[in-house]
Amino acid sequence: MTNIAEMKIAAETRLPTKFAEFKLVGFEDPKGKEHVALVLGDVTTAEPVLARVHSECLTGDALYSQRCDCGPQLEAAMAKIADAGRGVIIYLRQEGRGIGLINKIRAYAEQDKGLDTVEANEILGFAPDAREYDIAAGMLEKLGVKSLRLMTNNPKKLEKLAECGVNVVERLPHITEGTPHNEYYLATKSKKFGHML
Ligand SMILES: Nc1nc2c(ncn2[C@@H]2O[C@H](COP(=O)(O)OP(=O)(O)OP(=O)(O)O)[C@@H](O)[C@H]2O)c(=O)[nH]1
Ligand SMILES: [Zn+2]
Repeated sequence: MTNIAEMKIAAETRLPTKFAEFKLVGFEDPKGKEHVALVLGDVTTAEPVLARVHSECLTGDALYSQRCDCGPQLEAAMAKIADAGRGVIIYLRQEGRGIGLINKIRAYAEQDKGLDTVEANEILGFAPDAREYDIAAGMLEKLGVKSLRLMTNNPKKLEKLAECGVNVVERLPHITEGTPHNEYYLATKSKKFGHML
């Protein structure tokens, strides 16, 4: 577990996007790994903050992969926050549910042979989901966010955030349109991880 008191804001700037002009806040965790938050409006007031806690997915977020729903989920979160005029996206560098990019590519190769997303992780010797949310908790605290209205379908994420002391007052479903390539992936998430899809 990371000591959240050690989370450090390393740099800040404005980030104009097609949705809104966010503040981009760069963090360094105690292991030297870099994470970012996109902030819109004043998120330090008592009113719960519309939020997305997003785990890095290079293939989905940047390369338009249709194997998962990460890219559309990120876009939808940015659009919803822009509409609301206030909110935060915590972008965590825990690629591939925490196993890293190359291992995720290996897991995809196993899935090409017929395994599902959980079995593929297991055959490579990894837990199905190795993610931690203490870094997100530290980032939210440093940003002055007191409570969240969280966009997610993942019950485990809600549980783990609560364990890290994050106050989620409302869950907002965050469902995007499926593709022929992610149908099986989404079905497995719902069956094996309990995602509310
Ligand atoms: N190991 C592995 N990681 C994957 C795979 N597909 C997506 N990921 C990673 O899974 C993470 C996204 O997690 P998801 O379980 O899709 O969704 P979530 O963020 O937990 O839940 P939501 O808030 O409902 O979107 C990202 O880090 C992706 O890189 C896969 O097949 N194998
Ligand atoms: Zn993805």
